[in-house]
Amino acid sequence: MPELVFFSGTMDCGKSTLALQIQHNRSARGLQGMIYSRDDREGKGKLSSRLGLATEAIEVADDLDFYTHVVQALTAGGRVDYVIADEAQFLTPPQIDQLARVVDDLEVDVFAFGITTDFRSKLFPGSQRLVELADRVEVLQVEALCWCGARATHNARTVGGQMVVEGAQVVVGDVNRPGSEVGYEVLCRRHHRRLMTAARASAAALSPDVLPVD
Ligand SMILES: Nc1ncnc2c1ncn2[C@@H]1O[C@H](COP(=O)(O)OP(=O)(O)O)[C@@H](O)[C@H]1O
Ligand SMILES: Cc1cn([C@H]2C[C@H](O)[C@@H](COP(=O)(O)O)O2)c(=O)[nH]c1=O
Repeated sequence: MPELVFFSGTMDCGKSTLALQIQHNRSARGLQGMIYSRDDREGKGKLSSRLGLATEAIEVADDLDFYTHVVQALTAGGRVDYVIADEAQFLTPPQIDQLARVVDDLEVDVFAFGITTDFRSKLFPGSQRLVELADRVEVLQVEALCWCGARATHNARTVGGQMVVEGAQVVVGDVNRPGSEVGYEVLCRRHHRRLMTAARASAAALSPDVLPVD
Protein backbone atom coordinates (compact mmCIF):
# COMPACT_ATOMS: atom_id res chain seq x y z
CA MET A 1 0.00 0.00 0.00
CA PRO A 2 1.39 3.43 -0.85
CA GLU A 3 1.99 5.65 2.17
CA LEU A 4 2.42 9.24 3.24
CA VAL A 5 5.41 9.14 5.59
CA PHE A 6 6.60 12.14 7.62
CA PHE A 7 10.27 11.89 8.62
CA SER A 8 10.65 14.48 11.32
CA GLY A 9 13.23 15.69 13.79
CA THR A 10 15.17 18.74 14.82
CA MET A 11 17.38 20.68 12.45
CA ASP A 12 20.66 18.91 11.61
CA CYS A 13 19.47 15.38 12.43
CA GLY A 14 19.97 13.96 8.93
CA LYS A 15 16.57 14.42 7.24
CA SER A 16 17.90 15.68 3.91
CA THR A 17 20.61 13.00 3.95
CA LEU A 18 17.92 10.33 4.34
CA ALA A 19 15.87 11.94 1.55
CA LEU A 20 18.91 11.72 -0.74
CA GLN A 21 19.51 8.08 0.27
CA ILE A 22 15.90 7.13 -0.46
CA GLN A 23 16.18 8.89 -3.83
CA HIS A 24 19.49 7.14 -4.59
CA ASN A 25 18.29 3.64 -3.66
CA ARG A 26 15.06 3.94 -5.62
CA SER A 27 16.57 5.48 -8.72
CA ALA A 28 19.29 2.79 -8.65
CA ARG A 29 16.47 0.27 -9.13
CA GLY A 30 14.98 2.17 -12.07
CA LEU A 31 12.22 3.92 -10.16
CA GLN A 32 11.45 7.53 -11.00
CA GLY A 33 10.62 10.15 -8.43
CA MET A 34 9.53 13.75 -8.27
CA ILE A 35 11.82 15.68 -5.88
CA TYR A 36 10.49 18.85 -4.30
CA SER A 37 11.99 21.29 -1.84
CA ARG A 38 11.36 24.78 -0.59
CA ASP A 39 13.90 27.35 0.58
CA ASP A 40 16.81 24.94 0.92
CA ARG A 41 19.83 26.67 2.54
CA GLU A 42 21.88 26.08 -0.63
CA GLY A 43 19.39 27.96 -2.79
CA LYS A 44 16.28 27.55 -4.91
CA GLY A 45 15.74 24.28 -6.76
CA LYS A 46 18.06 22.28 -4.51
CA LEU A 47 17.81 19.49 -1.94
CA SER A 48 21.09 19.53 -0.02
CA SER A 49 22.59 17.72 2.96
CA ARG A 50 25.34 18.95 5.26
CA LEU A 51 27.28 15.82 4.29
CA GLY A 52 27.96 17.58 0.98
CA LEU A 53 25.49 15.71 -1.23
CA ALA A 54 22.81 17.56 -3.17
CA THR A 55 20.36 17.01 -5.99
CA GLU A 56 18.17 19.21 -8.12
CA ALA A 57 14.64 19.67 -6.89
CA ILE A 58 11.46 21.40 -7.98
CA GLU A 59 11.16 24.61 -5.97
CA VAL A 60 7.75 24.76 -4.30
CA ALA A 61 5.82 28.03 -4.04
CA ASP A 62 2.57 28.56 -2.13
CA ASP A 63 0.54 28.22 -5.33
CA LEU A 64 2.00 24.88 -6.43
CA ASP A 65 -0.67 22.18 -6.35
CA PHE A 66 1.15 18.87 -5.81
CA TYR A 67 -1.74 16.73 -7.04
CA THR A 68 -2.13 18.69 -10.29
CA HIS A 69 1.64 18.79 -10.77
CA VAL A 70 1.99 15.01 -10.48
CA VAL A 71 -1.08 14.41 -12.68
CA GLN A 72 0.43 16.71 -15.33
CA ALA A 73 3.70 14.76 -15.24
CA LEU A 74 1.81 11.48 -15.68
CA THR A 75 -0.41 12.90 -18.43
CA ALA A 76 2.71 14.07 -20.28
CA GLY A 77 3.80 10.42 -20.40
CA GLY A 78 6.18 10.52 -17.42
CA ARG A 79 6.49 7.92 -14.71
CA VAL A 80 6.10 8.87 -11.07
CA ASP A 81 6.87 6.03 -8.67
CA TYR A 82 7.41 8.17 -5.58
CA VAL A 83 7.47 11.75 -4.36
CA ILE A 84 10.02 13.33 -2.01
CA ALA A 85 9.25 16.66 -0.34
CA ASP A 86 12.03 18.21 1.74
CA GLU A 87 11.66 21.22 4.07
CA ALA A 88 8.03 20.13 4.40
CA GLN A 89 7.52 22.41 7.40
CA PHE A 90 7.38 25.28 4.88
CA LEU A 91 4.46 23.73 2.93
CA THR A 92 0.93 25.00 3.43
CA PRO A 93 -1.73 22.73 5.02
CA PRO A 94 -3.64 22.49 1.68
CA GLN A 95 -0.41 21.29 0.03
CA ILE A 96 -0.16 18.49 2.63
CA ASP A 97 -3.74 17.51 1.76
CA GLN A 98 -2.67 17.42 -1.90
CA LEU A 99 0.22 15.09 -1.00
CA ALA A 100 -2.23 12.78 0.81
CA ARG A 101 -4.38 12.78 -2.33
CA VAL A 102 -1.33 11.80 -4.42
CA VAL A 103 -0.98 8.73 -2.18
CA ASP A 104 -4.68 7.81 -2.11
CA ASP A 105 -5.82 8.62 -5.66
CA LEU A 106 -2.62 8.08 -7.66
CA GLU A 107 -1.19 5.27 -5.48
CA VAL A 108 2.23 6.92 -5.25
CA ASP A 109 4.43 6.82 -2.12
CA VAL A 110 5.12 10.25 -0.63
CA PHE A 111 8.09 10.83 1.69
CA ALA A 112 8.03 14.20 3.45
CA PHE A 113 10.95 15.51 5.53
CA GLY A 114 10.84 18.43 7.92
CA ILE A 115 11.19 19.89 11.37
CA THR A 116 8.08 19.67 13.50
CA THR A 117 8.39 22.79 15.64
CA ASP A 118 9.82 26.25 15.21
CA PHE A 119 12.21 28.20 17.47
CA ARG A 120 9.31 28.90 19.89
CA SER A 121 8.45 25.17 20.11
CA LYS A 122 5.27 25.81 18.13
CA LEU A 123 4.18 23.52 15.32
CA PHE A 124 4.69 24.73 11.76
CA PRO A 125 1.25 24.60 10.04
CA GLY A 126 2.57 22.20 7.37
CA SER A 127 4.09 19.88 9.99
CA GLN A 128 0.89 19.94 12.03
CA ARG A 129 -1.08 18.83 8.96
CA LEU A 130 1.48 16.10 8.28
CA VAL A 131 1.12 14.77 11.82
CA GLU A 132 -2.65 14.79 11.29
CA LEU A 133 -2.60 13.03 7.90
CA ALA A 134 0.53 10.87 7.66
CA ASP A 135 0.24 7.09 7.64
CA ARG A 136 3.47 7.06 9.65
CA VAL A 137 5.56 9.65 11.47
CA GLU A 138 9.17 8.50 11.72
CA VAL A 139 11.65 10.10 14.09
CA LEU A 140 15.16 9.83 12.70
CA GLN A 141 17.46 7.31 14.37
CA VAL A 142 20.56 9.53 14.44
CA GLU A 143 20.05 11.82 17.40
CA ALA A 144 21.16 15.40 17.27
CA LEU A 145 22.61 16.31 20.68
CA CYS A 146 22.27 19.30 22.98
CA TRP A 147 25.54 20.80 24.26
CA CYS A 148 24.85 18.95 27.58
CA GLY A 149 24.87 15.57 25.82
CA ALA A 150 21.13 14.94 26.09
CA ARG A 151 19.07 14.25 22.99
CA ALA A 152 18.20 17.50 21.23
CA THR A 153 14.45 17.81 20.77
CA HIS A 154 14.07 21.56 20.20
CA ASN A 155 15.35 24.20 17.79
CA ALA A 156 16.64 27.50 19.16
CA ARG A 157 17.15 30.68 17.14
CA THR A 158 19.88 33.14 17.95
CA VAL A 159 20.12 36.73 16.79
CA GLY A 160 23.56 38.25 17.22
CA GLY A 161 24.46 35.25 19.39
CA GLN A 162 21.51 35.65 21.81
CA MET A 163 18.67 33.14 21.91
CA VAL A 164 15.35 34.77 20.97
CA VAL A 165 11.74 33.66 21.46
CA GLU A 166 10.02 36.24 19.28
CA GLY A 167 10.17 36.88 15.55
CA ALA A 168 8.93 35.64 12.20
CA GLN A 169 8.28 31.91 12.07
CA VAL A 170 10.27 31.45 8.85
CA VAL A 171 13.87 32.65 8.62
CA VAL A 172 16.07 30.41 6.49
CA GLY A 173 19.36 29.71 8.23
CA ASP A 174 21.78 27.14 9.59
CA VAL A 175 23.31 25.71 12.75
CA ASN A 176 26.96 26.24 13.72
CA ARG A 177 27.15 29.72 12.19
CA PRO A 178 28.24 31.84 15.19
CA GLY A 179 29.13 34.83 13.02
CA SER A 180 25.72 34.96 11.32
CA GLU A 181 23.11 37.51 12.28
CA VAL A 182 20.48 34.75 12.60
CA GLY A 183 21.61 31.27 13.60
CA TYR A 184 20.12 28.10 15.00
CA GLU A 185 21.15 25.61 17.69
CA VAL A 186 19.52 22.35 18.71
CA LEU A 187 18.86 21.93 22.44
CA CYS A 188 17.18 19.53 24.85
CA ARG A 189 13.86 20.76 26.26
CA ARG A 190 15.37 21.65 29.65
CA HIS A 191 17.93 23.98 28.12
CA HIS A 192 15.51 25.36 25.52
CA ARG A 193 13.12 26.35 28.33
CA ARG A 194 15.97 28.05 30.19
CA LEU A 195 17.26 29.79 27.03
CA MET A 196 20.58 28.13 27.79
CA THR A 197 22.59 27.90 24.58
CA ALA A 198 26.11 26.45 24.46
CA ALA A 199 27.60 29.97 24.45
CA ARG A 200 25.55 31.05 27.46
CA ALA A 201 26.38 27.85 29.37
CA SER A 202 30.05 28.34 28.70
CA ALA A 203 29.91 32.01 29.76
CA ALA A 204 28.08 31.02 32.97
CA ALA A 205 30.73 28.38 33.72
CA LEU A 206 33.44 31.05 33.41
CA SER A 207 31.63 33.55 35.68
CA PRO A 208 30.78 31.85 38.99
CA ASP A 209 27.85 33.46 40.82
CA VAL A 210 29.74 33.45 44.11
CA LEU A 211 33.28 34.78 44.15
CA PRO A 212 35.77 32.90 46.32
CA VAL A 213 36.38 34.68 49.66
CA ASP A 214 39.87 34.53 51.20
N1 LIG B 1 31.65 16.42 8.69
C1 LIG B 1 30.70 15.51 8.97
N2 LIG B 1 31.02 14.23 9.16
C2 LIG B 1 30.08 13.28 9.43
N3 LIG B 1 28.78 13.56 9.52
C3 LIG B 1 28.41 14.82 9.34
C4 LIG B 1 29.32 15.87 9.05
N4 LIG B 1 28.63 17.01 8.92
C5 LIG B 1 27.34 16.70 9.12
N5 LIG B 1 27.21 15.37 9.39
C6 LIG B 1 25.97 14.63 9.66
O1 LIG B 1 24.94 15.18 8.90
C7 LIG B 1 23.81 15.43 9.75
C8 LIG B 1 23.02 16.58 9.15
O2 LIG B 1 22.45 16.10 7.95
P1 LIG B 1 21.36 16.93 7.13
O3 LIG B 1 20.75 15.93 6.20
O4 LIG B 1 21.99 18.12 6.54
O5 LIG B 1 20.34 17.33 8.32
P2 LIG B 1 18.87 17.93 8.28
O6 LIG B 1 18.35 17.85 6.88
O7 LIG B 1 18.09 17.09 9.25
O8 LIG B 1 18.99 19.33 8.79
C9 LIG B 1 24.40 15.70 11.11
O9 LIG B 1 23.52 15.37 12.16
C10 LIG B 1 25.58 14.71 11.12
O10 LIG B 1 25.13 13.43 11.52
C1 LIG C 1 13.67 26.36 13.88
C2 LIG C 1 13.35 27.13 12.63
C3 LIG C 1 14.01 26.82 11.45
N1 LIG C 1 13.75 27.53 10.34
C4 LIG C 1 14.46 27.22 9.10
C5 LIG C 1 15.96 27.18 9.19
C6 LIG C 1 16.35 26.25 8.05
O1 LIG C 1 16.42 27.04 6.86
C7 LIG C 1 15.15 25.29 7.97
C8 LIG C 1 15.44 23.94 8.60
O2 LIG C 1 16.35 23.25 7.78
P1 LIG C 1 17.06 21.87 8.23
O3 LIG C 1 17.42 21.26 6.91
O4 LIG C 1 16.07 21.05 8.99
O5 LIG C 1 18.25 22.22 9.05
O6 LIG C 1 14.10 25.92 8.69
C9 LIG C 1 12.79 28.52 10.35
O7 LIG C 1 12.50 29.14 9.32
N2 LIG C 1 12.13 28.81 11.50
C10 LIG C 1 12.39 28.15 12.65
O8 LIG C 1 11.76 28.48 13.69
